[in-house]
Amino acid sequence: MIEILPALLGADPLALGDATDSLTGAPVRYLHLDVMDGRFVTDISFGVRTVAALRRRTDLPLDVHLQVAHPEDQLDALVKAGVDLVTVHVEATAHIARVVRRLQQEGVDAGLAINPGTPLAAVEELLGQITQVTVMTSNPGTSDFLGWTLDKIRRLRALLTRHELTGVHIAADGGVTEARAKALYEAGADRLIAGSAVFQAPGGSADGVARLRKAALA
Ligand SMILES: O=C(CO)[C@H](O)[C@H](O)COP(=O)(O)O
Repeated sequence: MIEILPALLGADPLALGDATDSLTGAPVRYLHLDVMDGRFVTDISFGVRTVAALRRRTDLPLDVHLQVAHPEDQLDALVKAGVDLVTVHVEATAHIARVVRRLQQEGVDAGLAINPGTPLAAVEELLGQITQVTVMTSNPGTSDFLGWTLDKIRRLRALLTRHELTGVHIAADGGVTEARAKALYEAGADRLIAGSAVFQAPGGSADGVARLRKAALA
């Protein structure tokens, strides 16, 4: 089973509401929202105020990918906004276990994200407490796909199988395209986070989602 998480970062920043509406009825697991602060990554996307507005706009489940320094500071506002899954980079805090615990206490699903250069050992201790590992397949803030991250996905899938944690999802993020979907799925990613492949798809975003699903399962 493959699930698609459209990354709103790939949409026209002046039309985020319309881009969100364009996914109505599409088989989307979460709408993926990249919060970037200009510190953890160079770019600044949008903040929790926009996330809250999108929460009011759509019934789609929301997955917030915090690409910020001090992610702890954002948790209260995200919980209040009513998001469904919060993914935090292990590189962004010295207290990742505390962040996961706080999300659990609030009834929000927790995910961990790891940069390409971060070893899997950084997430291993917490695998039993989270619902998703986001494996960055590009450096964060970019879309330059790094082919060698496929092997990391393979090793993570084997690790989850070994620990009998088959409920933990592996999401690939960064440079995910129709042409790469099958290789990512075969490596063990069961969730594909895609920005431009969805929102810049020639046939529109719903077509972009359909194409990614079809390509992964081909
Ligand atoms: O987290 C991200 C980058 O840090 C985005 O999700 C990523 O850029 C998605 O865009 P695309 O699919 O076009 O590469």
